This record gives sequence, structure tokens and C-alpha cells, in this order.
Amino acid sequence: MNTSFLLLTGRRSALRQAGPRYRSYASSSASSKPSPAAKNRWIGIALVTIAAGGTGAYLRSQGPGSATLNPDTFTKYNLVSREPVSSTSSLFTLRPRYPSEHNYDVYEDAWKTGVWSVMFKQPQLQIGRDYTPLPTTAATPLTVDEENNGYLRFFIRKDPFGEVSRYLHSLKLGADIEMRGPQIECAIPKQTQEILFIAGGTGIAPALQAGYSLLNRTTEENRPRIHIFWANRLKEDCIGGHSDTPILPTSRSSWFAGWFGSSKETVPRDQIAPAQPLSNQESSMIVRELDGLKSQYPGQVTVDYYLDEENRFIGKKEILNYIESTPRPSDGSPGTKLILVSGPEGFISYMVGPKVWADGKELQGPLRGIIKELDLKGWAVWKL
Ligand SMILES: Cc1cc2nc3c(=O)[nH]c(=O)nc-3n(C[C@H](O)[C@H](O)[C@H](O)COP(=O)(O)OP(=O)(O)OC[C@H]3O[C@@H](n4cnc5c(N)ncnc54)[C@H](O)[C@@H]3O)c2cc1C
Repeated sequence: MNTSFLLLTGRRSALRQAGPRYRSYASSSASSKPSPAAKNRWIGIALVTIAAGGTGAYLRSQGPGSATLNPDTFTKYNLVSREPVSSTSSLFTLRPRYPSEHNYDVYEDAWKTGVWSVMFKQPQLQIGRDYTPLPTTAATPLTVDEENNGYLRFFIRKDPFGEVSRYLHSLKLGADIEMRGPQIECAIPKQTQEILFIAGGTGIAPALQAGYSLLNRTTEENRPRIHIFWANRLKEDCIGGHSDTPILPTSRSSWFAGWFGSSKETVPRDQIAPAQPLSNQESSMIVRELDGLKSQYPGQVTVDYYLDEENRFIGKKEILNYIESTPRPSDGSPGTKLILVSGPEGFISYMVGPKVWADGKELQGPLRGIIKELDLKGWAVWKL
């Protein structure tokens, strides 16, 4: 049994409590099959909470508004700016509509805990969707005053048929946006030393959060690390991105092809090509943020970029190559290594198997996908 089941504790069924809401923790073992006892515990953990107001939830009537972000009522923010990042995504900057000296502390608690989100309301349809605030890095253009005043930034993809993302992209500057939260998506355990974050598209936002949260714990004695695999369909999404690992010209099928069952074609290791910048053009906003994090924590952050457009996909070989490059976990320190996966549903399914719905709750579901096939030892896995 892998003790990763036990790693991720300390959550609260916070829909009923003040403070951040926590999603249920159903970390899956990346190694052997759980014993019946472990299985029971897994089910127990899995049945803890998950946000009842998750994606697509119909929003019941709310109490009076608050000036401070909170999980129970919607708080008004103003759209300060919306800058295109690529042809399909934008960076949104929002500031609280009414001043509150508490926002900073609310965010700070969430940043310290791990990966978190807020729910935006679409008022005409009375539906909500979750979005992930971006952390502040050395590359973030916010001023200290703006940060202290509770500004938040979001990287949001416009789904051409999506209700809320289209609505957000149609708003005029200065418009109100209502949100509630924070909702903790993944509490990063204190003992975590190594995160492998596998991100698809806007799944990079929680990767930046995980990096920020983990690396903020850096001291002279404690130097945790994060490695990010970031897959995009188009080059324009990650212009200027420069992979830290020499490129393995391996997995020739995309996650969506794999999802439908096609097999992978691999190329021998001796055909490894040197790392290449994706483009000479100016770096995209997210690439600058990733570079900002790297410059703040030299040697503790590495990023590899994968592009469908260039037939480069994250596959078993890439993951194994990274895993083998990390120190082996010592028996006495379970839970120091964490794999987080975030992105479109099909991407998550392909990597670690789908999340599942039961009794109106979204649960982690069993570990499947290529990570299960790799049968990694000593890594806890979490689907975002
Ligand atoms: C914790 C969390 C954090 C997130 N963070 C971010 C973030 O930072 N940035 C970001 O861009 N996204 C993020 N997302 C995703 C975001 O919440 C939304 O899911 C996304 O913006 C799409 O919402 P939408 O309302 O625009 O699309 P929806 O209206 O939900 O539609 C999504 C797609 O499903 C299709 N669809 C809808 N209904 C049907 C149907 N009945 N049959 C067939 N197809 C259908 C639509 O055509 C569309 O293509 C996050 C999600 C979660 C859970």
C-alpha cells in the first residue's frame, strides 16, 4: 500500500464553515493496489466534500454582498483590464469593487495552503464556473499597492460555445464580476519536496499556483522543487517558452488520440534533440510568469513545453525520464513527492483517469491512464 492515501489530510468540509472551502481529497496511489483497508479509507476520504457548487452548478440565492472574498456569498469585483494572451485566451485583472483590508489575508491563507480557485457568476443565466487566480511572480506587473488592494489576475480561455468564458470575454472594462471563494483544490502537504505538474492549456494557472505555494516554503535547509510539463495545441499559447530538458522526440500521439485508444510510437533515446526555444518572438505572458518564478528560485523550477502543432506530446517516456532524474524517496518520508494533473477533461483522463461523480459530488476516482501504467513508486497523485 502506498501511504499517499494518508498524505492529503487536514481538509474541511468547508461549505458549512467560515474560511476557505476545500475540495475532497482522494489522492490515488501511483503504485500498488490498495489493500481492502486502504480501499475503505480511500472511499472514506473520497466521500468527504467536494464543492457542491462546482462547475456548472446552478446558483441558489445568496445573502447580502460582502466587500471581502468569502466562500458563502458573492463579492463584487471590477474588470480593470483584459489583455489578449493568444487568439483564444486573455489575462483578466480584477480589483475588489469595495475596499476591504481583509482580502489580502484571505488570499494569503489560500496561497499558503496550495492550489485554489474562485467561482465566477454569470448573472443572466445564474450559473457559475471556477477560475484560478494567478500568483505574483518576479514578472508580474502589479504594483505593491494593487496587490495590497486585493487585485487578482486570471488566465481564461474563451470557449467559442462556452457560456461563462464567452460572457467574461464580452464584458466591458469597468464591469462588475461577482465571485466567491477561495475554494481549496489541493492542499499541498507541508512535507512536499518535489512536485511534477502535468498541465494542459489553461491548466498552467494551477501549476503556477502550486509552484508559488511550494517555493514560498523555501529556506536555507528546505529547497523544494517543481517540474512542469505544459502541453498546448498551438505555438501562440506559449511563445518564447524554452524547455529545460533536452527534447525527447518520443510520443507521437496526442493525449486526445491516446484518449481514443491509439498506441504510442516511440523513438530511441539517442535521437534526443537539444532544447530549443519555441520562437524568437516576444514571450507570452504566461511564459514570462514561469520565467519569473524560475528567476526567483534558481534551480528549483524547470519547465518543459509540448506542442500538438509540432507533434510533441507528453507521454510515458517523457514522464519516466523526469521521474528517473529525481532522487529516490526515502522510506521514512512518505508524501514528499506529488504529481498534479490539470487541464481539459480528456487530458486528465489520459494522464491519470477521469474524475467521477457520485451522489452529486465530484470525486478523484481511481488512478488510471498512463501514470497508472507507469506504476510509479512513492508518488502521490492528485487530479485537479
Ligand atoms: C477548479 C477549476 C479551475 C479552473 N480554472 C480555470 C482558469 O483559470 N482558466 C480557464 O480558462 N478555465 C478554468 N477552468 C474551466 C472553467 O471553469 C470553465 O469550465 C471553462 O471556462 C468553460 O466554461 P464555459 O461556461 O465557458 O463553457 P460551458 O458552457 O461549460 O461549455 C464548455 C464546453 O462544453 C460544451 N457543452 C456544453 N453543454 C454541452 C452539452 N449539453 N452537450 C455537449 N457539449 C456541451 C460547450 O459547447 C463548450 O464547448 C477551471 C475549472 C475548474 C474546475
